[in-house]
Amino acid sequence: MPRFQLKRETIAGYAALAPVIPVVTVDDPDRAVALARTLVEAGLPVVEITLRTSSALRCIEAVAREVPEAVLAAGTVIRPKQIEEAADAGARFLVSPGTSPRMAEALAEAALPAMPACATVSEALHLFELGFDLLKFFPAGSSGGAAWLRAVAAPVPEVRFCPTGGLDGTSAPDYLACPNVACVGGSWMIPKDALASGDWARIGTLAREAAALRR
Ligand SMILES: O=C[C@H](O)COP(=O)(O)O
Ligand SMILES: CC(=O)C(=O)O
Repeated sequence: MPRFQLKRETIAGYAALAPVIPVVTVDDPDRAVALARTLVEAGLPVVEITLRTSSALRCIEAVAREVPEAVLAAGTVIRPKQIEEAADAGARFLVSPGTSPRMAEALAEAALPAMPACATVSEALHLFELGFDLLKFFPAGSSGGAAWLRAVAAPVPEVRFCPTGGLDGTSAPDYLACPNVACVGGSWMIPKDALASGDWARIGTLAREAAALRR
């Protein structure tokens, strides 16, 4: 019996698995595997690995192979060719930090589901017109925060968001309380020094606290 049951293979189904999507930037496949195991065991099964290091695709491949319980996203997808690379590596969905018109169309046609990012109402509406109704809101902390989300809930009622960027364990509950927030993203449970030293116990504690957040 799998520990996490997907409602359906969609972004909304992935977002429903846990209140927080950890955003991981890592350059060593073995470290990525150990980290992903720690996050999944702590109750955070959806893990985004950003394509920001030269070995990010190898990290995704290793986690997809060694930690099949992880629902893996490729993050920082900003070029159309990365869609196929991420899919080949084993990513289950795609995340962007912002979405150019060309990238939005490429993501709308992609074989994998995607959670493209917006930072304004106009960007959100453009992505909604293309069929995306769950968007990353990035960088949330410096683009209006939870107040922005509450302000757009009435005029843009069909769109839900995953605010990411600048959140921590203290601010996350306020975001999760917004009516249009499906889940939040962030890296606060993976302090750089803990990742560098392989302090999985500390990361596990922070990840369990994140997994226990209510929405
Ligand atoms: O680039 C940042 C990631 O999206 C997560 O943001 P964060 O490190 O502020 O949590
Ligand atoms: C910002 C983020 O999480 C990304 O680069 O996709």
